[in-house]
Amino acid sequence: MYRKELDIALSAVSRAAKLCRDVQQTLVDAESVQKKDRSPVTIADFGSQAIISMALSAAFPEDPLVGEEDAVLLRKNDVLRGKVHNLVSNAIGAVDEDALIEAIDRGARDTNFSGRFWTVDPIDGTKGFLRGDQYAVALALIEAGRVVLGVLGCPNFNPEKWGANGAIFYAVAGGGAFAAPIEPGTPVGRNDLNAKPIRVDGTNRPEAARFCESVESAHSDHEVHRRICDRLGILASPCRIDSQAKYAAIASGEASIYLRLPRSSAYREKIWDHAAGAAVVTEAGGRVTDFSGSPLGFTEGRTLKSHRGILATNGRLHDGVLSAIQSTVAI
Ligand SMILES: Nc1ncnc2c1ncn2[C@@H]1O[C@H](COP(=O)(O)O)[C@@H](O)[C@H]1OP(=O)(O)O
Ligand SMILES: [Mg+2]
Repeated sequence: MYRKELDIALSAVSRAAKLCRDVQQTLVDAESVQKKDRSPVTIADFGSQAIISMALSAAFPEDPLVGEEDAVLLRKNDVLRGKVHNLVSNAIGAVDEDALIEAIDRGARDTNFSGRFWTVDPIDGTKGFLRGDQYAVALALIEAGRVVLGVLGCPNFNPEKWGANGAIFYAVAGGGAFAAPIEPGTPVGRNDLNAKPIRVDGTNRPEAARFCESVESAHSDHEVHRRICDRLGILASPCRIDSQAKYAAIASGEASIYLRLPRSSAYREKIWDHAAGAAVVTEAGGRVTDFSGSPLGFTEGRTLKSHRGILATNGRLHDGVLSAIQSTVAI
């Protein structure tokens, strides 16, 4: 099932991850004053969404794409457009500028969220990207509100284990979860010999669990997380990771619990921030729900409107963590 979809998604995400990696490298090499400049992330964001959108529309012209970016800024700004055009042409060969703009804009159109559509976050964790830390290129295929395929490119993920270019994590519903090192020059494919099955850890003792959360305290409430962890008797300090790399950490057994309670009760999570990661964790044997224990549903539009809080675990710990959450916060 979904063989062609997976092949196209893997190759598009690995190419986009390579583009992002090259841009991040120039940032890391630059003076610190330039690290605060958001323009590199903007260029890489557009470039990454363009590569993925073009690959999908060539292979699946009927499929809508819901993406984080649109091309409004690029249409207005010739210099920026030229930079993105260069970047993408260097990555995948000569591209027509109008086709590039159209590919990026495809992600902004309205769609039928109850049908089949793709969702992409071209750079998830832009703060991490700018700091030189973790970020992810995330792509998922959704059908009738269920994620049927998820791919997460994580170029800085555990280089000791996966090599200098990080890893790509992927899953198809019912088919298990896998990870493969990202090799520069060779996009990852479905039959990649270096791909390995991944699995959540087996711990059922909260005191032995490793727990992860956002680096950015503005993105989730670290203090409430700490109270939940205290109630569970978790001893280790939190492991702070940017982006959906947190889902990759749970899926590959490097952490057991991911908590995300937005600071503001008005904030709604975006679908592209969770779809791919949730599929990978679920297929690796874990569980993903909101804070009331409901599985995430993706028919509601660009945000997870009816869900508050996100909990991803190795599965065994899930009900215990939900009880601790519900005794700590009013959902
Ligand atoms: N106030 C907020 N609460 C929760 N998440 C947020 C908030 N503002 C931005 N985000 C999202 O958090 C994600 C990064 O999460 P993390 O901190 O775990 O790396 C980004 O996709 C970002 O969305 P956006 O890309 O729209 O800024
Ligand atoms: Mg994001």
